[in-house]
Amino acid sequence: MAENEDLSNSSSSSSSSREDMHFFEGVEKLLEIWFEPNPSNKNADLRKIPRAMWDALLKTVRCEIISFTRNEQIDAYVLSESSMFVSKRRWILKTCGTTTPLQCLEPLLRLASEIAGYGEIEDLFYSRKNFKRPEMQVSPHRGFEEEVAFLDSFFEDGRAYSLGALNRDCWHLYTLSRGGGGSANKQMLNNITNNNNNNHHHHLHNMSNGHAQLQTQSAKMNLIESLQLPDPDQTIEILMTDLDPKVMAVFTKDVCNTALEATQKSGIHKLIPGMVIDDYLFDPCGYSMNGVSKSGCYMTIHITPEPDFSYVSFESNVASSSYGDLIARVIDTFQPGKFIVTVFANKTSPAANVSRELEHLGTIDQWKRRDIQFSRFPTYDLTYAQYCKYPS
Ligand SMILES: C[S@+](CC[C@H](N)C(=O)[O-])C[C@H]1O[C@@H](n2cnc3c(N)ncnc32)[C@H](O)[C@@H]1O
Repeated sequence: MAENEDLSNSSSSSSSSREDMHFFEGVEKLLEIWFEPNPSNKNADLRKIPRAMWDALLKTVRCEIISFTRNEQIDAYVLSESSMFVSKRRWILKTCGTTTPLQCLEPLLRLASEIAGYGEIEDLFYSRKNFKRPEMQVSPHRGFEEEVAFLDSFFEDGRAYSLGALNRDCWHLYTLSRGGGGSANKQMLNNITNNNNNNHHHHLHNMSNGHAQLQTQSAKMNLIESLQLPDPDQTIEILMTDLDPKVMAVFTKDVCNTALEATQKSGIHKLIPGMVIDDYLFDPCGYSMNGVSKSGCYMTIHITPEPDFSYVSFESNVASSSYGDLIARVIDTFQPGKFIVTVFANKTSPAANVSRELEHLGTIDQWKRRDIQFSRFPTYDLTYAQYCKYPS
């Protein structure tokens, strides 16, 4: 697959004549791991892993920490190549360029066991968009097949998927097929979700039903607790290419002297309210930010503004039953020529029905949908969609 990857971006110039040209691969590799709660160690916590150990681990990935912020829920690191988020039992590493995040899997599992107190992985997601220049990556990232083989050497129940148009923009995912909760629990959960949806529908027509709604919601939360169902979880990612050069100029030292200036001039600070922002403006260009909220939500944006290979990524786990407005705000801010949106939501998430919302979003302002796919995994539903600015 490596040699076929991203046919749409292969230009007629030979790779040797392109070797001298400046290039940066903005497309990130995203690794998210959830560790199983440890019943014999209630104090298990990934945030026990000290900074020096993260520094050493990130050396194996070929990147380093350049900024750090934290609150009671989450530690957020800005890296030389994107971001790392550490919470009690969830670890997220998002890295771009020619980094090698899968190389840190073994040391990470060791630190999780020896320092943090976790022995088992509950869920794992490794994903990325197709690279613009796959031939510049290093092992084990020279193609999705190589990444899958590497992950398969760790996990016997891993599964690999590619969504989108494989000869154009597409997105790869490797995940585990672990269920979490017995099948009886899942059936019960489906019943709760369906009831809740029916009630929600009813609610739209009968606003006086508010008290019954509240009771249903609290009954649902009690059931979730007693059945040990998963906490609500969701992630939205918007991966943008071919961005407006006038917008991208904001993320250069020619136009802004500081990261704060770039954050405010672009309107990034208004995308999701209530985020404490840690931002970084690279010299001569490039921008990264992490935002964390008191409730433990995060957002992260990374920008490669160079016109020949411009790329912007947006990611957040902010909960919502509707992401249309957020997507519209993000694309209005960055003005991409094309973008991919992915939404993961588990059954207890307010975003559990976002697939239906996206299905109805055939156009968003000046962007027209070219692809949409839905996937159902044991614990999560996934929606993938791709949009182009029209006429294109
Ligand atoms: C790390 S940032 C954001 C990466 C992110 N994955 C993205 O493209 O959305 C990459 C941008 O910063 C620029 N840059 C400048 N100095 C850099 C450095 N020391 N390390 C990484 N990128 C740097 C790159 O040319 C590129 O435009």
